[in-house]
Amino acid sequence: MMLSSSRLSQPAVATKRSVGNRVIVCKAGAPVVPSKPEPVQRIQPPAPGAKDDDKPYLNVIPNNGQWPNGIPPVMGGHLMSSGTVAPISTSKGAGIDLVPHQFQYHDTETDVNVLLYVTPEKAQAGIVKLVEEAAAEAVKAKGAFTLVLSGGSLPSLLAPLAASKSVDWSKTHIFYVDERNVPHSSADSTHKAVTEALLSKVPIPAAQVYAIAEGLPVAQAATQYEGRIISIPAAALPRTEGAALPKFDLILLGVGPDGHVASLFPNRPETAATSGWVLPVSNSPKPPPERITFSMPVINAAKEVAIVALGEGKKEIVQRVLEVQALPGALPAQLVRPKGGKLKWILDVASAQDLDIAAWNEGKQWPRSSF
Ligand SMILES: O=C1O[C@H](COP(=O)(O)O)[C@@H](O)[C@H](O)[C@H]1O
Repeated sequence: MMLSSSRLSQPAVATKRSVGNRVIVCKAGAPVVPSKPEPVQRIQPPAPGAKDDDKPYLNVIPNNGQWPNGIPPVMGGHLMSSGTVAPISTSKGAGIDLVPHQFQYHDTETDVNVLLYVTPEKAQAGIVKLVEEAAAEAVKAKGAFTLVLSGGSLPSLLAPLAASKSVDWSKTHIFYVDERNVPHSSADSTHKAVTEALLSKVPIPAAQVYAIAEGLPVAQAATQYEGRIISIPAAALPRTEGAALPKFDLILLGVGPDGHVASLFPNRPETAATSGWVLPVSNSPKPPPERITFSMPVINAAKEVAIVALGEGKKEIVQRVLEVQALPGALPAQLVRPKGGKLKWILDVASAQDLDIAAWNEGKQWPRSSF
């Protein structure tokens, strides 16, 4: 059964469905306990090189904030005696410190769109399209586009964006979801990597690139970065209602092999933080040790978030995050649930090879447990 468009709340879904028979739509969950599993329609993708092979599969995993079937007994996860999922779990941070901290899933519903591309190059083209669409929408709505980037393997994937004819760089503002507390000239600097791959090739005003201040103690660097974001008028960077968090237009995240996103590492107090926009990290398990990072609430306040994971090296963590639920906090990528409801995973065939998408047809919930 193909889902009717009226049941698909996300514009991206409707757009992708217009691609025709190149699209897979998976219904793998429901906001309440489903009486019976929803069926999935799955269509085989074109072979690399075939006509239209730039069109991704699209798997829609709605309501990922809900686990009607409960948390499986993985890594200490538990089901309450009522049969519903415990909303809050605690962790002591696996010997890192003695301060217990809490990880809380939002009770909002987020549809997860998993875009699976035939090759990394097609995925890069998909990233360009994603940015172009977000930029056009933001500039039309408020005259400014706020784009937040990650480090690691992501900057080099952004190179094709420099050739985009449609992004208005004069209205684009670039931020880093995390940054290493190193000089801009350091090989570890995300700002350096993004500048080399993209910013040096596009006409973006220097004042619209928000790089970390150099030479500050990490706590001050975080405070300074947060202060610069706070000073941006709400007309360009709207705030969420109530929580008054910045609502960035698009955040592009990577995911590390341990499931970290930004510099929010597993079972760490920064990952559990419920306040603060930009946090200092002083003993990162991945070098360099000093970093600043957006908090998870700020990531989840964004209008749209995409997690990019390409290549065989990502296959294990992609499978784990998408199909095996961990104790909250153990896989920070599982905490990414933008309240606006737009989360995309951008994968290629290599990174998705361990996924058992056909089994999503069996009514198992996301993340699905193979235990
Ligand atoms: O240290 C970091 O790692 C993650 C993941 O990087 P990857 O090289 O495994 O793709 C990255 O998203 C983050 O921004 C960065 O600081």
